[in-house]
Amino acid sequence: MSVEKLSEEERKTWLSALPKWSLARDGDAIERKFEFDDFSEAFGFMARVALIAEKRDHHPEWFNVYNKVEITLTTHDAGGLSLRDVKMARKIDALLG
Ligand SMILES: C[C@H](O)[C@H](O)[C@H]1CNC2=NC(N)=NC(=O)C2=N1
Repeated sequence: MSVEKLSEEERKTWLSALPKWSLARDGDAIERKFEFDDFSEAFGFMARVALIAEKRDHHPEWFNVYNKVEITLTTHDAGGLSLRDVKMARKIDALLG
């Protein structure tokens, strides 16, 4: 599937709507850190993210230790940040209410 990498201008616009995410990798990715009460909460969250990722065929890069989860979103097919990452970030944010 072909996807367009966002321009610098577009990145700024979309990122302002995602205050909890920050640009990473020279603007080619966005990341957010999460902290839960314990591992069970963290892994439950990851399981829900995994189901969304599988449905959208858009997979996060992530790191987990105990109650902490760090998620990085980038679109490999676009070689950087695309609208797919923005939409995925919104879905992830929505899981947490
Ligand atoms: C072939 C398959 O559709 C692609 O490799 C998909 C799978 N999941 C993906 N996930 C992410 N994060 N970026 C991609 O470019 C991507 N591409």
